Amino acid sequence: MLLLVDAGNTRIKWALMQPARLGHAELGHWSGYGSVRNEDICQMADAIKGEDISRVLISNVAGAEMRAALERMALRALGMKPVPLTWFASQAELAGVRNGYRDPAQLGCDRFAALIGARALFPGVPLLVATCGTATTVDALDADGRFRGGMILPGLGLMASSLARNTAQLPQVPQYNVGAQPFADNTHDAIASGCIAAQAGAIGRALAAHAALLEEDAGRLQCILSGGAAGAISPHLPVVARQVDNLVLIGLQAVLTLTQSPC
Ligand SMILES: Nc1ncnc2c1ncn2[C@@H]1O[C@H](COP(=O)(O)OP(=O)(O)OP(=O)(O)O)[C@@H](O)[C@H]1O
Ligand SMILES: CC(C)(CO)[C@@H](O)C(=O)NCCC(=O)O
Ligand SMILES: [K+]
Repeated sequence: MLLLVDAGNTRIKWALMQPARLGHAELGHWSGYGSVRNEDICQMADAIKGEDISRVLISNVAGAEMRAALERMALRALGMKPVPLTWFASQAELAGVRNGYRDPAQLGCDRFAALIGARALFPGVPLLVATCGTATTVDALDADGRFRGGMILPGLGLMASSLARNTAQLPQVPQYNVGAQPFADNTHDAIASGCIAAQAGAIGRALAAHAALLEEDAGRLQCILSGGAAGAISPHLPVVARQVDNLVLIGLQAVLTLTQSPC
């Protein structure tokens, strides 16, 4: 089995697939899949225990402590058999994506993987890839695979919780049910409306900016949405976005499929 891992700042997502199915299996069609909150990483060890894993490809943006925790988890789950862990890293060019960051290694490896995944799913068209996790990132990809750069903002939950944490009168909102009416008549709805408008507004502005850069290609621009908050934000966008779950894992699968040796 191949084990693909996306360690974000809130949750670890993983997928299992047969190595023989690389290049045949559809992207995102895995024999197993799961996710846990970062603090529950031990449950991941239990979930993958017993699988005959020959290779592990990991995107980790949760720091050195998470890296060490993943190493311990792999040791516990895979027992005596030493399995090499490959740490996916952003680079100047890979699997059809050219990284436009001044320092390519500075780009979050989850963003680079998500771009590769988006391009593999929707080749040959310009894309705006919005990943709505702990942070929201909005990244512009041209039809030829050039990543122009992107935006980083607090994710939906982080935006709302920062209000609750730093004010006396604002509560933590339990959900983000926002109707067509943007001007709310109560505190909960006002917070939900404001945070959703900030998220959808940023993505809308990025769409307009990318369309302006694309000029005559703008008509083909597609908006791809992923991450835990994608469903809450999607209805408030100015365009119909394609929602893709687990885009980072799909990107890691694409990396293994398109390049025989990752990173
Ligand atoms: N059902 C939901 N409705 C609205 N927002 C949600 C929902 N589930 C999660 N979110 C929001 O999505 C964001 C990230 O959620 P999630 O826990 O899925 O993280 P993630 O996408 O795995 O992120 P990371 O990769 O950064 O760990 C948070 O802002 C959270 O508040
Ligand atoms: C922006 C996040 C937190 C999104 O998960 C991650 O991609 C990250 O830590 N990036 C490093 C900085 C950058 O991408 O420019
Ligand atoms: K930090």
